[in-house]
Amino acid sequence: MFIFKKVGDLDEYLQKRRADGDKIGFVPTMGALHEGHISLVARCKADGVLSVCSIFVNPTQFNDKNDLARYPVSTEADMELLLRAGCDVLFLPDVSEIYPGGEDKAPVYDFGYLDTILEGAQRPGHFKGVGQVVARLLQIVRPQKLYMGQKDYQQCMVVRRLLQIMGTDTELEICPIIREADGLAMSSRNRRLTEPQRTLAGIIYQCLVSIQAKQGTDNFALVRKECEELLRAKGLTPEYVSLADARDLRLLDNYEHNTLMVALIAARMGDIRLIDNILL
Ligand SMILES: Nc1ncnc2c1ncn2[C@@H]1O[C@H](COP(=O)(O)OP(=O)(O)OP(=O)(O)O)[C@@H](O)[C@H]1O
Ligand SMILES: CC(C)(CO)[C@@H](O)C(=O)[O-]
Ligand code: BAL
Repeated sequence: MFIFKKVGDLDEYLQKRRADGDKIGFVPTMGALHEGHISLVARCKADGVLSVCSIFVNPTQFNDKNDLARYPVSTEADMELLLRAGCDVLFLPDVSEIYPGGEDKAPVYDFGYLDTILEGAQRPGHFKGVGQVVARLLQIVRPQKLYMGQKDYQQCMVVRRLLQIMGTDTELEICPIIREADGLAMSSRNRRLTEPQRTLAGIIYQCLVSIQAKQGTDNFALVRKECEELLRAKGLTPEYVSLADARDLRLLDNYEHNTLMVALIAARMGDIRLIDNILL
């Protein structure tokens, strides 16, 4: 695995690979890697493209600076996991490589409605930061394919919009959510949970499954109330339990027939924020 810290060095290497006819697949991450991330690298490899993974904890997407300070970092272990997964290239930039003119000078993209709901409402400025870093990384890596996880469903919608705004022909591949045995979506932030909290957090997935199973009842308001109570009973504080049109994230008050829907939950366990979703 080649490791680059400087944009110029990565660019020089990728130019050679492009000249050799290679196509590039890109997996952007913030590190503290787990099987969810590795599944994205595996998908990239299965597609037969050069696998480029980045690890960069992007300061501009953290609306809560304590969350940034506490974000888990495990670069040595991450490199080991990527090596074992057969990742071709790791890009490990620092802030000055990503924001050479300063964080305040990075361009801002307008995601409209998508930035006003759910994660956008709970984490003001978050998607502005995601747009800034993903745009910069895409300009550096110039991949044919971009691999992202469905776990961050709204982020996938935002990035899909970003690709349209940027007018690139990079294809977005949205990859399935990898879960622990009890259904908890794998997430870097899970490692901050205590063992009892970790066990209780499995309720988030159970709630999503019950929202999916109860669509025949046609009473989402009641199902939402039940889920909020279940989450609270396990020590979680729900931020939202929502239903939306899966294509554009238009929020729905009730189940709709003949609409591909997505149920989304965000909940806090102490100061740890967890998100998950399910298609229905
Ligand atoms: N369980 C998962 N299954 C599949 N993809 C995932 C999973 N968790 C994260 N990803 C994807 O990995 C990419 C990098 O995500 P990130 O580094 O923020 O990890 P994370 O585990 O989501 O961390 P966080 O604690 O910030 O939620 C994103 O595209 C994200 O959707
Ligand atoms: C896409 C991303 C790497 C941008 O920092 C981040 O938001 C993430 O890891 O999901
Ligand atoms: N996985 C999304 C990145 C974040 O929580 O900031």
